[in-house]
Amino acid sequence: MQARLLLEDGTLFSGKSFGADAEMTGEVVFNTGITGYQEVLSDPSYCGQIVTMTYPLIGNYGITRDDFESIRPFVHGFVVRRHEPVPSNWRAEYSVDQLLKEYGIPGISEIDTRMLTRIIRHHGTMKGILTTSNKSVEELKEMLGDTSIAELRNQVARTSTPQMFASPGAKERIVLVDFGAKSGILRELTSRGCDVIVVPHNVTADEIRRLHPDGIQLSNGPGDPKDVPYAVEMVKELLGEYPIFGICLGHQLFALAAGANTEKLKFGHRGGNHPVKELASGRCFITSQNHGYTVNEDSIQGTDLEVTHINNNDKTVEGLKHKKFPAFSVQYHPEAAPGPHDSSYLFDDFLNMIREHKKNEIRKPRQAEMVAAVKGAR
Ligand SMILES: NC(=O)CC[C@H](N)C(=O)O
Repeated sequence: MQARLLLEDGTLFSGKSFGADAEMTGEVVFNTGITGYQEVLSDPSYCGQIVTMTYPLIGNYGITRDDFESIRPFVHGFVVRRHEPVPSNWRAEYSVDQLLKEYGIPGISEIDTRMLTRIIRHHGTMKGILTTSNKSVEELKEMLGDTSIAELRNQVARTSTPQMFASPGAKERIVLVDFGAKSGILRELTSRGCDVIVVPHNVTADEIRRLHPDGIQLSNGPGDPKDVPYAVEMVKELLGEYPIFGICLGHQLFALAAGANTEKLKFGHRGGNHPVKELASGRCFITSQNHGYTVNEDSIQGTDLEVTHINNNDKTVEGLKHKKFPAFSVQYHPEAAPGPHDSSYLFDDFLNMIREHKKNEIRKPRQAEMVAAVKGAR
């Protein structure tokens, strides 16, 4: 069956359909990872996006549920050069084609993904429509025009958990605010023995306080950080009260809460090989990335934030820390999945920060509270 991808600038790609017989609009982006398509497909940060893989062969090792980064794929379409329908891997449970069919997501193969990537790099990310229908190009153009950006936004609510749940552990209690979190973040915290409570995106500061956390982890998530102003308010309120670690969308929300600003990049960073420099040491880390927005560097002046990391390719902000409060964040993905594990030590840094903070701060008011309660009971 034929599938077509029409871009906002009028460019039309005709190729072969795989996955669902369907029609979806989305923001067309590209990912440069050589492997990791399962993690990309199930990363909720791609919700609302039609993802193109620049690596030319996709599907050869199939799909293994164990490698999912969330409960289901959230992409609005999948674009590849060559799709391999018969996986060759003992772990494979089914194929990419079957996965996309199951979730009603269209895929297109046999198109020049290098040309598509060059167009996106030149023009910037655009809306696109991926379809297996026979509609005329004019009709598709009209549909694409009618797709409001708002429709492709507001994805956090679609991907976040509707209810809080616990992943018990014996060590530090971490409230993980789920803006569309990848499982990797939970995995990193639980593997360190943390007592994790995952809470929905619209949790209030008071609801978090009631959980008596030792630290707060702000997750990654889809869309524009400015689409979730209530989350910025929540972070603003808790900044300084609890140690905070923000990842990707969480990093952007932390920056907004501290008074900095965010903006959209021309075509974003998506892949497993983005070089990031740690300014304090001059060391370079190869990082896993997936983001379209960034913290504006000039907006940091006058805030209490300090830039800790920059991107070696385009010099954009990749890491921040608060000068007065125990809080830091990174634009990239220390949980990897897919990508290098070089930055997993950041979770250890977070826990060390929590231990330091506990020694100095938290015990005091809690003890005072307990003493007051005991006295009151007498
Ligand atoms: N992976 C993420 O958390 C992405 C953050 C945000 N949605 C962006 O595109 O910049």
